Amino acid sequence: MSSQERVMYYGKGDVFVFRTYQKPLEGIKVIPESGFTGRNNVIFGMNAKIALEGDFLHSFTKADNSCVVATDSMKNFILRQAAQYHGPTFEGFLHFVCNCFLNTYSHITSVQIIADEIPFESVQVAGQDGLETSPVVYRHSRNELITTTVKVARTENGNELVKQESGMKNLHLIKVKGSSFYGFIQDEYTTLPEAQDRPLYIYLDIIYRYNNKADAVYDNPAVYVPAEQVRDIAASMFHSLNNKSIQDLIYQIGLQVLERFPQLTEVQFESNNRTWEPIVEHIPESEGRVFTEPRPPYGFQGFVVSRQDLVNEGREIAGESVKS
Ligand SMILES: O=c1[nH]c(=O)c2[nH]c(=O)[nH]c2[nH]1
Repeated sequence: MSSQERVMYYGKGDVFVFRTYQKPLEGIKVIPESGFTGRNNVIFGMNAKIALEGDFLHSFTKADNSCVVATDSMKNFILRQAAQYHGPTFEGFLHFVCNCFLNTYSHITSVQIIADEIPFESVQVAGQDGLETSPVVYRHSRNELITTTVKVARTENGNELVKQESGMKNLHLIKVKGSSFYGFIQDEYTTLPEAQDRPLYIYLDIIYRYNNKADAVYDNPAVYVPAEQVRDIAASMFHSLNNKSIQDLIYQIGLQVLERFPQLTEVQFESNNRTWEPIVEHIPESEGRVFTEPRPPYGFQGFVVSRQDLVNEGREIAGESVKS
């Protein structure tokens, strides 16, 4: 087996990067499902994981460290580059760092970085004329976060962007009524009652890919897809669709995301069913009920929606989107 085929990489995880006053993200297309118009990027925070591939076989087989960039140095490299990147996106930053790595160390053949946003929200504070948004105080958000993957490889034609994904992780949404789940197989293993109307609580990870990977990383707001807008489409679809299952829901979200953003090629979902367990079904003179957290185990779904699905649904003519 040649060293090219062998699984061989090393890197650094939990590289925490907090850059203040990064260039704001502005000029993005506004969509009907979302109030999101940009990121001020006063705090550009992420937890990054970097992995290198390259010519360092002897570090494993001969205890020869002469080709080893210490993972501690990788952490320093990423942090120092955060002062050199002047664009507004995680995708652009990761692409920049990957290229800097390849340009610095000639024996490295590819660099992959996955970064999860560390999100901060603005806070309202007392001002001269009532409440105002503080430009300096932010609240660490424990909610959903942006996730981004970029991999750049050295090729005969120079550095090539070989993998790029963007998305939103840990989106937790509850719809208190307007979801059903019935018609599933009834056999000797079935104990779950059919539900015409259930409260549906889902965890969602949504990953999307571009037709042209470069659209994600070149900081062009005209084609950049903000994960916040994808998140808001998911909430909008959950609101408007009388869904028949999580499978049905994520398919419809995927179609809507692809219709809104012709520059995307596919949307991938990993969903969890975290529906609350009912405790009190009827409260007199109220439509309220009482629930508690569900007991394990939990159900999950994985699904990729592609442009071909939009074509199959009659919502797009084959090949139309790519021209945009
Ligand atoms: O939306 C759902 N899909 C399923 O496949 C499933 N299975 C289950 O027990 N509950 C649910 N809900």
